[in-house]
Formats: sequence, structure tokens, C-alpha cells
Amino acid sequence: MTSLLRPLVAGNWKMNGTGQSLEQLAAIVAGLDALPASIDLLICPPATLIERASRTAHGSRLLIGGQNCHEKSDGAYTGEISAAMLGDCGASHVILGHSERRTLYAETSDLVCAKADAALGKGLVTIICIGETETERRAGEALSIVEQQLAASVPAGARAATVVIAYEPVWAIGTGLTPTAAEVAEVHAHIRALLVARYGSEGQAMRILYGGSVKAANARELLAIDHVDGALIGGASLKASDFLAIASVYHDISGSR
Ligand SMILES: O=C(CO)COP(=O)(O)O
Repeated sequence: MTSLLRPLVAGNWKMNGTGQSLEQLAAIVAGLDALPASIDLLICPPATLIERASRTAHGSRLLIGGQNCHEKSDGAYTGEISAAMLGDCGASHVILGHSERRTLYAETSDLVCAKADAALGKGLVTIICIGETETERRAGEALSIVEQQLAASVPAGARAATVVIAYEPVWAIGTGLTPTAAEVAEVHAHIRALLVARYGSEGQAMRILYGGSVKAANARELLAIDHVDGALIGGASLKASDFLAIASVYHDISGSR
């Protein structure tokens, strides 16, 4: 069954941005009225900008999120940020288990799941990232890797309103490479089937984003694929005009899927 869920177009600024970048955020806010009302929009700036970004977005429909949180609620964890702290700064969402964190900071799926529990406990919508490496895809293991990560990273009892899955093939992140439409369709259909098997109607309604080298030039093709319920955008989310151009493809594809 084709999913017709409310799309989420999300930007992950990663470790990019200082106060000056709020000009781009303000330009995104200024461009929201020209976008379809039927989509959700989110920017996840670095933690240092969340509070100012929330103020810039205040009164608009642009949502603000974090890029990570700690699994514990508080304590002696120098340099870390709790879910409650993100919420306190105005974040409504948090990205968890991004492949950069899994690879560079050795985050396991079990840890991602603990972070998701912490975030959900503080009322944050969690975007849980999964995806195979190039070696795994070449070995024909993309579906099984995604299946393992999904099973271990997403908490039992996950609900569609508060959990979003992001499929980000590691080899497509920041490389300009993307899977073919058929490859994206295959993985997203697989994720949907797994979510429905585990969560029933909640799994049917849970959004599955695609991430990895999404640009204005390829957004229409990628976002029109069945069970692609939005995008998680890295580099192209740093410039307001690029981010808005990607989101604007929903003028053409909503209702046609
Ligand atoms: O990692 C990503 C979003 O989380 C994708 O990054 P790029 O869009 O820069 O490939």
C-alpha cells in the first residue's frame, strides 16, 4: 500500500553554523508561506544555536531540533547535553543514531535506543537514523543491516507521532551519490514492512525519511518514491534557497503519490 503520510523535510546542519547562520534560518522562515501547508519543516542546528534558532522560528511553523542527546537525564557527563536541555532551549525534535555518530563516536544501536527512550521521555520527537555502508551494500547486505539497526535502535512501543525513521545509506552522505529510485523503493518498502510487523497501525503511520545527497536537482525523483515520507538533508540545508527549493517539490508530488 502506498503511504500518504504528512511529509517531514528536515535539515541537519551538523557541526556547521554560528550566529551569522541565523540569517539563513530567517530566510527559511520568510520562505515558508510559499511552501505547501501539508508538509512539516525542521532544522536541526548545532546545540549552540538551538535557543537562538527557536527564537528566530518563533511564531512560524518551522520546527527546531537537536542532533544528539545523552541517554541519562543529568549528572557528571562533561560536555554532554540531555534531552531535557534540548527541550528547554526550544527543540521539539532530536536526530539520533546518525551514521557519523555511530562511526566516529562508536554509538551502538542499543545506545541509540537508550537515547531514544530518554528523548521520548522528555517529549521530543526522535528521528532515528539507519543505513548500510558501501561495503555492506556491495555484499548484498543492505536490507539485513537496516533490519538489524531498526530492530535494535527503535524502542518497543514506538508511536508514529513521536518516532521518525531516517534511511541514510552511509555511502550517499556528503558524496553526491544516491541510490537508484528502485534501490530506495526497495529499502523503504522493507522498512515499512518491518515497522508494520512490529508496531501494526503505528508502523503504517510512522514516517520514513530518505537522507544522503538530497539536492534540489534530485529531490523530486527521490521524494515521490513510495514510502519516502520526507528527507533528511545535510549540506543542502545550510543555504535557505536550497532547502526551500527541495521542500517546494511537494507542490508537484503531494497528491500524486
Ligand atoms: O547526513 C545527512 C543528513 O543527516 C545527509 O547529508 P548530505 O545531504 O550532505 O549528504
